[in-house]
Amino acid sequence: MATHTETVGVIGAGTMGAGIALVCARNGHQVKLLDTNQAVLDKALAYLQATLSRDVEKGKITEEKKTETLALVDRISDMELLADCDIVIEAVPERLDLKKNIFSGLARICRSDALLLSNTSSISITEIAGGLPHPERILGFHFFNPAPVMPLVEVIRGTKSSEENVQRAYRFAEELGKVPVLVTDSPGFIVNRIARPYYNEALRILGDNLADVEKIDRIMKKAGGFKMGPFELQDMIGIDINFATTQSVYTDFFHEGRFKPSRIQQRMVQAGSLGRKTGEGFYDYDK
Ligand SMILES: NC(=O)c1ccc[n+]([C@@H]2O[C@H](COP(=O)([O-])OP(=O)(O)OC[C@H]3O[C@@H](n4cnc5c(N)ncnc54)[C@H](O)[C@@H]3O)[C@@H](O)[C@H]2O)c1
Repeated sequence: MATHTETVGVIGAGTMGAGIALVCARNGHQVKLLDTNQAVLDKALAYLQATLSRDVEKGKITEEKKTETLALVDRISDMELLADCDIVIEAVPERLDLKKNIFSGLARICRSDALLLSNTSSISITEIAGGLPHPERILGFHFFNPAPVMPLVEVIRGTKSSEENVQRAYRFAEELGKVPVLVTDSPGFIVNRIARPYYNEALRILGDNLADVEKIDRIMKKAGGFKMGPFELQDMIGIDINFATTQSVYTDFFHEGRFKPSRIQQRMVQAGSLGRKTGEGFYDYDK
């Protein structure tokens, strides 16, 4: 539990935002969870309720604690309401134009000492902050999926992020019970740079008809010791997010062939088969 409470804005209540909101509320922070899509906000609330109810059933928390934690999360749809936030964590889709737009709004709305963090998987923090007032307060803060479970947070220092704010973000991650690592801004940071070949080679093997999805996943789990196969992971992450991340890393590495995105993923995104969140991806799920 945090020693002092912050008011934390979370922008985007999808796969990552809902989990990040839960992590913050569990640690006693006041959360304003913003999404432009009301259905997503409703789904996020159902997720928070279900997860906390499971905590009660398992005896991890009391019913009162569950009620208290839920009461810490306000769902909002107006960005202006983030004006009193100490910290804002952006978790909207992996698109530079969208993120630049959000951060330019935040730069206008928020106090100049508010910490403005992006959960981007790969986009340059320096570019997100470029041209905005007080770029020293803009940093990457990259959770892993599922955010309440995975311990790692990459704290990414943009060219103009200040040392003071890097330390503040690092401490905040620790207070959330996470294991932060400091990373200098570079394409895909550390984890997603390493992860690209895992997905890309699996997709190439599939495209070359050397093995099917189930077989590749089974080999990597049973013999390779991975917790999830590359296709199960893509379905969990969201194929749109995974594809956008590969595209961003490929572009930022000036089109080095080793990072080239896959046509298979591109077609799935075009067809709206995005993995678990749409009920179908490499596998089928109950909607
Ligand atoms: N999915 C993962 O495994 C994963 C892991 C780590 C980091 N990330 C990163 O986190 C970010 C979010 O990914 P996600 O998987 O949660 O995406 P998602 O598609 O599940 O959710 C994004 C949400 O943002 C909302 N949104 C879009 N524009 C908005 C706006 N202007 N204002 C408010 N809300 C808006 C959408 O309605 C949607 O609910 C991306 O940058 C992604 O790269 C994702």
